[in-house]
Amino acid sequence: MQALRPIATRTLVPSLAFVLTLTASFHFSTLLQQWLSSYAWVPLASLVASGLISLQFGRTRLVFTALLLGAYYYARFHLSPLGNSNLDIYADALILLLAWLAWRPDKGVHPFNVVITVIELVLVGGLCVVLLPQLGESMAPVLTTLYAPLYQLNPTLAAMLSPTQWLVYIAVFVIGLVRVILVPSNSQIALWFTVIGLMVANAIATPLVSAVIITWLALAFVISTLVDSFNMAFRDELTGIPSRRALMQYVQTLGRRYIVVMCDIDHFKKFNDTYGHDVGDQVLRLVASKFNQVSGGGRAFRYGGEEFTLIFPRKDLHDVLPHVDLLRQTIEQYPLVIRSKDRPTKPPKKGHNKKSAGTKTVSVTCSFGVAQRTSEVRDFMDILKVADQALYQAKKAGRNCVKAAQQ
Ligand SMILES: Nc1nc2c(ncn2[C@@H]2O[C@H](COP(=O)(O)OP(=O)(O)OP(=O)(O)O)[C@@H](O)[C@H]2O)c(=O)[nH]1
Repeated sequence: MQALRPIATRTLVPSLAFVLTLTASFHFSTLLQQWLSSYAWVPLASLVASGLISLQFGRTRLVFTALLLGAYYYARFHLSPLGNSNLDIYADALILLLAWLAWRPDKGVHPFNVVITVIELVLVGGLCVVLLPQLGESMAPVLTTLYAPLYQLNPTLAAMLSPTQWLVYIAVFVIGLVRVILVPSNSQIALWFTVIGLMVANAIATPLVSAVIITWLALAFVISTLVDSFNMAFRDELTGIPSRRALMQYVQTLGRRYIVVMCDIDHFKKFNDTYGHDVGDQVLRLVASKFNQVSGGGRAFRYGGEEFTLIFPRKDLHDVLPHVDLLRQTIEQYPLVIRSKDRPTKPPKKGHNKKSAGTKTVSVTCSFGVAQRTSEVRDFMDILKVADQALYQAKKAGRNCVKAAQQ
């Protein structure tokens, strides 16, 4: 359940936006229809723009998805008298194809990989087109039995899709959800929404709804690519908290009154040597998550290595010190379970407790140096140096403590 919470949070806004867009498209359908008759190229143009932006960032899956959506849109507008059952098979096959694409990793824009992907797409797509009607025929009795209760419950909803479509769509929805849980990136969520969007477009099957959904998806691709790129630039990859680059940007927005805290994990080298680099990484993630929850209005950044920085805007030393000490205690008291699968590749050094390589509970501690902006020390890098000196004092005083600079 815990793992589902961030996914629910990240899909909430796009879900609401999707429902709102659909509702609005029904509400203003006459207006949109008129608009679309003059500007039918807009969804295609949005797909081209989103495809080019995705290409720029090496998101090949989004590029291929944009191309496939373009083909779908063209077919809905130009090849389809509505209810064309051949087109329905292609549209269902496309949903399976996109679900398959969403499971593949991004292979980049190397020409060889692009050719391989195109071959795979043709093969998988062709297979879906051949197998789908056979699936419908061979499972007809079972599907009809399963379909009957839905038909009794809500005939209008049930009639929107054939029994085979219901089976395929529900399966694809669940498989997509599993993928999003496993890889909860924004582009993965965008791919899942593409599949859902196409299912809705197939169920409603009007060119207007297809146009609205495709334009919406093109926009979602651009937003997801930009958000992912922003995170890459400003979030620390290992811990997920803002990086040093984000810190440098953030300090430009600070006023004249703020506190800088430098923190360093104690004896982290020894920790790495004893338990292995992977366990060291886990500790960094844990410490970062505790920093992220610091009270008193502080903002946490990973400065680099095993060093973290806290900024308390519009605060004085006496406001901040209790919160920093509370954070120190929280980290110290947190029991870390070291599992045996994370054993170091190297054997423990001579003199180390052999038990330390197995499963046991340990704790880490941190030292903190605190400095404030004063009329003498105004530049951020100078304040950082003062905080670093205070941190050095904390290390000298025996570690696991907070030292404020004598300013
Ligand atoms: N696992 C892991 N280790 C890291 C990472 N970044 C830096 N380190 C390790 O952090 C350790 C820092 O060690 P030192 O600077 O010697 O300091 P220390 O052992 O913490 O000792 P004191 O600061 O004096 O308490 C080094 O062993 C680095 O390899 C990282 O991303 N992951």
